[in-house]
Amino acid sequence: METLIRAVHTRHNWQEVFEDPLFRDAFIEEWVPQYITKRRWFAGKSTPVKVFKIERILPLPTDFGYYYHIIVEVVYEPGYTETYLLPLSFVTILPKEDDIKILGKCVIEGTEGFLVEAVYLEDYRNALFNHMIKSSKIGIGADNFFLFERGKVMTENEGDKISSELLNVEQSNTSIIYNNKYILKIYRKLFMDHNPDHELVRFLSDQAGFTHSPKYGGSVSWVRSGNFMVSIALMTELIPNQGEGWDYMLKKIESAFDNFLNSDLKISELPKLKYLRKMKASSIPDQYSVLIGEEFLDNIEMLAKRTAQMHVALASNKIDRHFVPRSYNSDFSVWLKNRLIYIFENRYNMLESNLHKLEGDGLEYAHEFISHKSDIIKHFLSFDELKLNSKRIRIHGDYHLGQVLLADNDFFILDYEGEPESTIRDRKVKQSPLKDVAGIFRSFHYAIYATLFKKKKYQDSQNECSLLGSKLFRVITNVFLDKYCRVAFKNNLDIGYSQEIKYLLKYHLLEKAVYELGYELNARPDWAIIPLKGIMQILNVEENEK
Ligand SMILES: Nc1ncnc2c1ncn2[C@@H]1O[C@H](COP(=O)(O)OP(=O)(O)O)[C@@H](O)[C@H]1O
Ligand SMILES: O=P(O)(O)O[C@H]1O[C@H](CO)[C@@H](O[C@H]2O[C@H](CO)[C@@H](O)[C@H](O)[C@H]2O)[C@H](O)[C@H]1O
Repeated sequence: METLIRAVHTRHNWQEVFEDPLFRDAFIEEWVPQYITKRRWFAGKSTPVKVFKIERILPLPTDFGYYYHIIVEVVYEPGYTETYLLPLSFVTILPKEDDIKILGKCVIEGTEGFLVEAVYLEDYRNALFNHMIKSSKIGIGADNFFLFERGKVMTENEGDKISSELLNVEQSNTSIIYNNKYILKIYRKLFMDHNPDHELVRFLSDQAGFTHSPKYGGSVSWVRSGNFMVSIALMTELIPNQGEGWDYMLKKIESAFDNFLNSDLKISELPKLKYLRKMKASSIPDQYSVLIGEEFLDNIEMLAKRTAQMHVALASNKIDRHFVPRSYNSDFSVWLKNRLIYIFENRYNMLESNLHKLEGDGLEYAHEFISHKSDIIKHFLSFDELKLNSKRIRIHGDYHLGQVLLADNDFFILDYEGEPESTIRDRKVKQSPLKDVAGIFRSFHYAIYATLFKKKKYQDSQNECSLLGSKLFRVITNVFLDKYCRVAFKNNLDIGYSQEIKYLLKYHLLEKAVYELGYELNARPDWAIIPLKGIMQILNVEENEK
């Protein structure tokens, strides 16, 4: 249990407690700042906060209890803001769950109790499920209500007996598992709009018939005046799985390194492979298949197939303006270049002020990054829509191995929220599907170098393993690319011909790696070496290919 600050006494009852200025001030000035900044889902950990404000108080009266959904606005020193959702309840007796999150202690009309995160309370979780089953509409004020929507997969009698538990994994939101059949993701960082996750999951499941994304189970939205929808939570079907693609990949890379080190193979004996060149799994030289296994290559092909099918589905609606594929044009180029130059400048400044946190190779790569400033800017500014004939579509946007679940040698794709740092409008801009492919390629690179840098057992063979790693990266990405393109072409997904594909992939690989550098410096600086290494490899390959 985290340390609590002073208890607040109020004469207001729970239903009117936010009308008491003493309570309100303690809540927003003391409890929220102390609580929210420690949460995994709070994105602004490395930016000083100017002020926390209560943006909205949304009461949710139910048969199970009276809850609040507080929308907290965080105003950062540099001037931008974010909004977060806090579902709250008041309890006099703490439930048994040890990790219940308490915001503050209060005495309401003489009764001592705690202000807690409602998600830890079974009654609250059941209330949400019940309202979803009933597709309830719960008014908050004029033209202002909660809208629960039950998706096609849920049936009315499923509310008769409810079991619920909080999901216990590292995540950016908070999820509840119901009846071992559904998972409800309660969004923490809110956008005053439809969340793309909600929009895309529903579209893929109910309209496009994409079978490898979880089925849409329902949603909770806050509808503001003017039919303005804010996504609060998304229910999907729970997929039985053997874990995330990320853990699977780490295991496979480790065994490839071990197999190599335990063999008589020499790096110089391993055949050379071209960069971003399509290769069928069956034509990968035996020396590599022996190291990584044929089943693994089959799974890479399967992941490529599902990725391409996701894009085919996302491009399938030719009527709805939110989904219709678009050509490249100068507006898009300006938007992209501005965005990337902004992101690059931000990373450059961040890196300069964080150099003291890096050491060894990481520090060396950081200096190299700094000295390549003009090359990187040139790369981003080189984007030229006139050279591109393929189409832009809605994409996943934050596609990496942590977003795919392995299920019996197949994969399901999750979490369509888009790139965490982008604004909600930017997340919905149609982009090349190859940006997602670049995202997963970066993830392959991460798995290789996370294994190499984080596992002590490879310390004495870093150079050899690093060379092996760059070869394995080519094996995996080339096999992926071959399968992805075959499925895309067969289904008429317009990704362009070889030159255009390679151009877009290279462009987005650097974009992704630069994005990741910021993510790592903010969230886990000792991982910054991975995108830094990636950036240098991308620039060096381009240099060698000139
Ligand atoms: N439909 C699902 N079936 C099974 N597990 C899921 C499902 N959706 C999410 N998960 C689990 O929850 C984790 C976090 O989900 P995700 O949508 O990425 O949430 P967040 O955006 O909070 O990170 C996933 O990595 C996975 O382990
Ligand atoms: O939490 P999200 O899924 O929205 O994604 C963010 O966090 C990811 C890390 O959890 C981060 O991914 C980066 O690290 C991964 C390994 O942990 C790696 O597989 C990814 O390729 C790499 O980008 C992601 O970038 C960030 O948006």
